[in-house]
Amino acid sequence: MSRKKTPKSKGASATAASALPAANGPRPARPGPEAPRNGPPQPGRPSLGGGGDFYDVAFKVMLVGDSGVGKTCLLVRFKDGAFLAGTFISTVGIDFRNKVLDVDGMKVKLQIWDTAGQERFRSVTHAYYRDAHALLLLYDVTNKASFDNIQAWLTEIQEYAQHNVVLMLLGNKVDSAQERVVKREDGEKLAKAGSGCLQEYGLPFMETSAKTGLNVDLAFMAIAKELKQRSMKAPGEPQFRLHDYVKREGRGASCCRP
Ligand SMILES: Nc1nc2c(ncn2[C@@H]2O[C@H](COP(=O)(O)OP(=O)(O)OP(=O)(O)O)[C@@H](O)[C@H]2O)c(=O)[nH]1
Ligand SMILES: [Mg+2]
Repeated sequence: MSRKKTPKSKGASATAASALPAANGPRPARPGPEAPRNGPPQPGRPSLGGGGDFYDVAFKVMLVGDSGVGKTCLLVRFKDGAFLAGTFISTVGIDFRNKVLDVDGMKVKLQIWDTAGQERFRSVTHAYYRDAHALLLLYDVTNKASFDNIQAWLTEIQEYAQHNVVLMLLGNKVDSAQERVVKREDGEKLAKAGSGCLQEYGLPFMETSAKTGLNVDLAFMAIAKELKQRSMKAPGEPQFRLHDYVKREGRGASCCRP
């Protein structure tokens, strides 16, 4: 896995990129292990590599949540537009994929880290939190335990991630209506109240399906828009509001279209 720094190029000045403001206003530093900065978003370069992905600015996004909630499937759906049906192959350690999105005329590269949900890989995951600009925290609407564990994940995030990390809660597998045990309202309630001091106004929340694609692109686009705005908001540019965007654009689980 390469973690090379990319040289600067036009599109994102170092100044703009390093002016990454705190997510929700100033907050006191957290105690605990010294948390290195997640660093500015990486300025872009015209890539000549095999991927051929030109971009202006890059961010690191991490998928976290219990084993089996659908993190890998969500990433594969987003990256390849496909669903990994069949035998469940649990992620070992950590993996990543890149995707470049066009966000209001700017090429935003998301480097998406797919973590292993199994407890035994937790220390590996901890090491990556500090570099993440955004986290997608998943539970499975057909698995109550994965929902109940969200609070523990939030505690972990508070301990290991940067205080200004962009965080979104996703209830996945909403296509499985028959097996659903976590109501949408419960997810909404948890997002509102359960975020503690992580997000002043609660977490943005959406229900998704890696199987049908429901709200998958939207979740990543919302993250990309928020990160882009934070790093290089031009004067006069209208304020992007992640909560409003997610509320406005998110589709309900009952809807037939992804
Ligand atoms: N019905 C349905 N099944 C899903 C969905 N997403 C994932 N699955 C299934 O759930 C199982 C687990 O999916 P993964 O994406 O591998 O889970 P994971 O969170 O990556 O698990 P770990 O790698 O162990 O952390 C697989 O059998 C998938 O086919 C979904 O949206 N709907
Ligand atoms: Mg996985």
